[in-house]
Amino acid sequence: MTSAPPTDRDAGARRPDGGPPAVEVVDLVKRYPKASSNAVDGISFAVRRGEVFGLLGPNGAGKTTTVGVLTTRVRATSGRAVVAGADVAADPSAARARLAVVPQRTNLDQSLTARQNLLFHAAYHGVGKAERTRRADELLDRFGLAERADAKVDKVSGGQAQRLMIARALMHDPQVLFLDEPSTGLDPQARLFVWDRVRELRDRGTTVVLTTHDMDEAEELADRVGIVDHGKVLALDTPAALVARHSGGGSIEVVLTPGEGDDGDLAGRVRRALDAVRGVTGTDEMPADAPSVRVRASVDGDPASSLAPVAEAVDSTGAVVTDVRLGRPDLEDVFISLTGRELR
Ligand SMILES: Nc1ncnc2c1ncn2[C@@H]1O[C@H](COP(=O)(O)OP(=O)(O)OP(=O)(O)O)[C@@H](O)[C@H]1O
Repeated sequence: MTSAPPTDRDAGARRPDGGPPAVEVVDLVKRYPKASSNAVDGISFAVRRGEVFGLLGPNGAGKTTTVGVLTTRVRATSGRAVVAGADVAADPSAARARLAVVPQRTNLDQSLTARQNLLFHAAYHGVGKAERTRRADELLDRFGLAERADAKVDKVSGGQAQRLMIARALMHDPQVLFLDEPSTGLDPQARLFVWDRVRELRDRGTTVVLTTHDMDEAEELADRVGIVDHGKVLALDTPAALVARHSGGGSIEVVLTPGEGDDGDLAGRVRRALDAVRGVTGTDEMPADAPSVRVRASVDGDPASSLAPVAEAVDSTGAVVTDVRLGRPDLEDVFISLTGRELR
């Protein structure tokens, strides 16, 4: 008798204290009218309170549709989605009061100033006048926008507009913040600034769900990542656990010059020596400027733990090592191994 393979879909879905998740999606299906297949095809996952959760997937995977359902903008075909305790289909206004969305494209009111954008949003959500003024000042300050507070939004830079959208989203103190590709198009400084603010939000207990194509962003920010493709969750866990489980091992690349009295075929000798090292699963000769040779050894697991025996094997050939590089598997390797290389 065979049992079902273990799935990491629900890994860590609930807090150790058993508290309810901040976001819960159960068997969610969305088929757009006239479409021949489901955009979301039975997705289930849960996000803990105070967690940064990344939804990662290639174009067309179903991320935006999933977030659309969670933020009450898309009606699900079947299944259930709950945000901060509110069922998005049964009680969309309660869900909207508890969540906020930062879309990828600017949707600020261009005719208003930065501060007015914040104040109007809070007023719409029923935040009292004194409180919304206090929150606007605090958020403008926190997002480095105090000096631009009274500037018309059409005069602010792309990076400032993105920060302003996040600040605006926080004006009604949401429990769950949805960020769609938060650092697309930002310069490196602006990107780091946004990342710091996201970490700060997590530290304050706000749950953050972010969709991204950016593996660095997911690896840097997300406590757990769900990899989605063709409307299904393919894997869900911490970035480190996904890398350990789904990618092959790493690699060690060495560049060598022949030692004194070298009698030729250095690359072949190095490869034979490395092939005999425990943990080395294969070797390749890579392009190099003669007389140097470059050999890459693929290894099981973390390349750092194979470094000493690899160095010893190379040394036995009498060659002189001029460069060494460790290639560690990362989330991108996991992503490619699960979703394939073809461009969609
Ligand atoms: N309004 C719509 N009407 C019909 N089909 C749609 C609609 N929106 C999305 N789709 C289709 O649903 C599927 C999932 O799209 P979705 O935008 O959710 O993916 P995504 O993972 O967010 O992609 P991207 O990273 O490109 O934004 C795609 O095949 C897309 O063409």
